[in-house]
Amino acid sequence: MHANPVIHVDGLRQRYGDYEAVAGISFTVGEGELFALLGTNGAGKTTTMETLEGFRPAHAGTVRVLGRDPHRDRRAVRPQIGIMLQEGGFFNDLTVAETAGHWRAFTPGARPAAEVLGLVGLDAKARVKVRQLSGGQKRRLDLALALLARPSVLFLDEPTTGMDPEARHATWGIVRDLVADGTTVMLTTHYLEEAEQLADRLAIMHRGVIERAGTVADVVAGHGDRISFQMPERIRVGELPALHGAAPEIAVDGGRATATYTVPGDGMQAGLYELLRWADECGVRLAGLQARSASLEDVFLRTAAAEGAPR
Ligand SMILES: Nc1ncnc2c1ncn2[C@@H]1O[C@H](COP(=O)(O)OP(=O)(O)OP(=O)(O)O)[C@@H](O)[C@H]1O
Repeated sequence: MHANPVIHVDGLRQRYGDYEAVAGISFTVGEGELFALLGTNGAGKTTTMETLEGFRPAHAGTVRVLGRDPHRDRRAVRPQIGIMLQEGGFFNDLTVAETAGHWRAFTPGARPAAEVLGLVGLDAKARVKVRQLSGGQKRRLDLALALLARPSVLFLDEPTTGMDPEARHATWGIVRDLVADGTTVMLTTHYLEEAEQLADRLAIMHRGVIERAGTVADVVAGHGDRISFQMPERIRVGELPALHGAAPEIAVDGGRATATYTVPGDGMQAGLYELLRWADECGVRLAGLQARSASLEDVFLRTAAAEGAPR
C-alpha cells in the first residue's frame, strides 16, 4: 500500500445490465510506478481502465486518480492524464502531422507536434496520410497523442498490439523513459513478456476479479520450478520416476511427447539429481532437457485454467 497513491481502487464493481464485468477489485499504484493489468479475454481490464479514465462512474466501490473521482471530477483530472485507447479514432485523410496538430488545438499547454512524433519515432512519417500507416505505426500515433499534454498519469490499453518485435522493443524504451521521468503508467497487455519487462507490479484478472497481484517475483513465487525433456522412445510413462515427490505431466505436440515436472519448493537441484541418476541407471538419453523457474506465463495459464473458461 502506498501512503498517497496516484491510483486508488477499492472494491470496484461494474455492471453491464445484469452482467457483473468487474466484481470487487482493489489495488493502488504509486507515483512513478508502472502497474500492468493482465487477464484473459473479457476479464474486465478495459472496463477497469475506462472507469479510471473517467468514462463511466463506478457501480460500487471507490476509484481515485490523483486523489479525485475521475468521473465526477473529470474536468480537473482529464488534463493531467494521457489515454491510449485500444482503438484510436483517426481521420484517415489527415496526415500524421495534421492529426497531431488538430489534437494540440484541444490540449492546453501541449507539446509541439514534432516533439511527440519524435518521441515515438514517427517524425519521418509526418507528411504521410494516416490511412497509409501500418497497424503498429497507428498505435505509435495513438501514443504520441496521449503524450501531447505531458500527462503525469498515462493509461495504455494494449499499447503494442500489432507492432513487430522491433517496434515493440522501441515502445518499451519510450515507456521506460517516461516512467524514469516520474510518469505513473497503468497498462493492459496480452504480452506477458511486456509485463515482465516493464511492470513494477502487476495484477492478473480473471472473470472480473484479481486472482494474483504483486511484483513478477511475488506472482511466480510458490509455483514450483519446471524440469522437462522429450519422452525417450523406449520408456513408458509409468516407468518415469517421481522427482522430489512430483509426478510428470505429459504433453504431446506435433507427435512429440514432452514430460514436465513441477518441482515444489527449492527442489530443482535434488530433482535434477534424481532424474540424471535414473537416466544413467536406465541408459536413457534425455533430449531437450530443461530446468527453469516458473514463468509469468505458467502462472497465467494456470490461473485461467483453474477458474474455468472465460465468460
Ligand atoms: N458495453 C458493454 N455492454 C455489455 N457487456 C460488455 C460491454 N463492454 C464489455 N462487456 C463485457 O464485459 C466483460 C469485460 O469486458 P472487458 O472489455 O472489460 O474485458 P477485457 O479484460 O478488456 O477483455 P479483452 O482482453 O478481450 O480486451 C466481457 O464479458 C464483455 O463482453
